[in-house]
Amino acid sequence: MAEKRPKILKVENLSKNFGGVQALRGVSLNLRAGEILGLIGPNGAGKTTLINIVSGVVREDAGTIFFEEHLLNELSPWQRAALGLARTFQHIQIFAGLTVLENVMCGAHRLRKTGFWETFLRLPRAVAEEDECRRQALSILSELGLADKANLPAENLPYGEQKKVVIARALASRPRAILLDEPAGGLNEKETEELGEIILRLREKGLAILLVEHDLNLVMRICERVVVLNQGEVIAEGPPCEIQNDPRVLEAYLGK
Ligand SMILES: Nc1ncnc2c1ncn2[C@@H]1O[C@H](COP(=O)(O)OP(=O)(O)OP(=O)(O)O)[C@@H](O)[C@H]1O
Repeated sequence: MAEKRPKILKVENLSKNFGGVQALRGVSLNLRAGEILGLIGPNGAGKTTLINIVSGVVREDAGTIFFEEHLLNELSPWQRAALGLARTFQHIQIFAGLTVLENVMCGAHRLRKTGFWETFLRLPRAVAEEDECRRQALSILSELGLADKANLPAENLPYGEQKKVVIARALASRPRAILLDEPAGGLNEKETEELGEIILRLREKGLAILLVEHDLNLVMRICERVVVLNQGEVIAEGPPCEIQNDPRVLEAYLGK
């Protein structure tokens, strides 16, 4: 059934060299609409490099990236975001000094149609747009169980909740696909379980999710398909039950 869904993100033959370190060697993968695709691999396998290239933060040496019908290679990170491709970073990037709600509202920036003067002068269209943006942000926060924290300074929240704020901010741009870079890093077991439920709910709403994650239990539990990278190469791809028993994967993780 998953195979019938259209490919929303197509990465073909991606390569990247950092001063002699071959971080990616001809990597290809597809993310289908509404699926959770796990991207795993030992430290240094090239996972973050792939996310960085797809989101436009790092430039590839070779290869192509399509998001729906758009070739992304020449587009800036914000142009890619404007097409509906969101990401989160491995290390939390909370805007200190802003509330939780304001942090999330920042993510909706690309959707705003009113300009500086309309906003500055608080003209009716700008006020209506800001109200709508606040309503949407609150609705995302309540889905993530953070509605009661909306008006607190974001930097005062515990680490696990700050990670949710970062996801909420990415969702505020109303993406069709999201790249999550180690969302469970630093979370305890209960928080990780909750995160898994959140990701599953996002998938139910039709979002395509590329999940880069070291927590293999989480990956095996929620992903429909898993791609395994090792030393910049795809060494296995398939459903979690196959990946778990693949000798190349066991060797990459455990050594011979
Ligand atoms: N900006 C950079 N400059 C030089 N080398 C880099 C740079 N970014 C990544 N690398 C190297 O590229 C390789 C792949 O790194 P990358 O961070 O993509 O791996 P990863 O699979 O995300 O690892 P981890 O799971 O530890 O986060 C590593 O050898 C890393 O040291």
